[in-house]
Amino acid sequence: MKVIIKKNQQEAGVEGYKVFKEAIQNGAKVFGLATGSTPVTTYEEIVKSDLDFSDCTSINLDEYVGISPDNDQSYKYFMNEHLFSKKPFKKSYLPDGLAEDPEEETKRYNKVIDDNPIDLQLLGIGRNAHIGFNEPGTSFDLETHVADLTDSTIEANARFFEHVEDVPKQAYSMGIGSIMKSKKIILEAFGAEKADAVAKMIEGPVTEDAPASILQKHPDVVVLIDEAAASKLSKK
Ligand SMILES: O=P(O)(O)OC[C@H]1O[C@](O)(CO)[C@@H](O)[C@@H]1O
Repeated sequence: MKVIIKKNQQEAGVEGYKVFKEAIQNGAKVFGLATGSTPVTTYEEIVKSDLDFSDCTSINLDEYVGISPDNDQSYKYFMNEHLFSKKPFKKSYLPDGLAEDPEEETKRYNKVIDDNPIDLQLLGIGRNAHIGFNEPGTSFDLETHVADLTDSTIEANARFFEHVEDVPKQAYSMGIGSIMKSKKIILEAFGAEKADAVAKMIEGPVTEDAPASILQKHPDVVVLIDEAAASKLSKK
């Protein structure tokens, strides 16, 4: 793992953008993308730049179950707002939160990932070290699945909703088996509330109790964090 520590999320956004730029220069065509507050500054820098994704494909990590794409809480809506409306891709895939048959939907999404091997995957991390919505205890081998969100994730995501009861209890998530097949991975984490998860990911044992710890086994990972998120690392 290559660990880059920046002063704050703003500065890290520039670094995140550079990783995308270099990937494009190296011929990357398929980008795995993430939502949440973490990737926002990277997307801002990409939007300001002259990077062109019109010949590229994007595949998002996750989507809430039961939420329509035009709902402003959907991850589809988030992606349109922060990136796709300003930097369109040739084709952008997200799980369909309203799919009638969840099993068929997970199969469809697995095929999307198999047909479009991911060159660069962007990840955030949950306070409990989840990646995508792969919560602690999820098998490292799993592909796309419907995940039951933990209370800690529901509580963390409640800041985006009016009431905590409004946070969906389930989400489609790309599995760790699929994430690990990405050629290169960049994981971003900002703020003191991510410091425990970051320490477990980088310095802890590789265990399904801390899903992000599996990244220690991936050959090409950049971890981009700010000083607050790095504060519990023993080596800096
Ligand atoms: O960036 P945030 O808002 O802290 O969220 C962290 C993580 O949570 C998820 O959105 C799922 O809860 C991940 O996809 C994301 O990387």
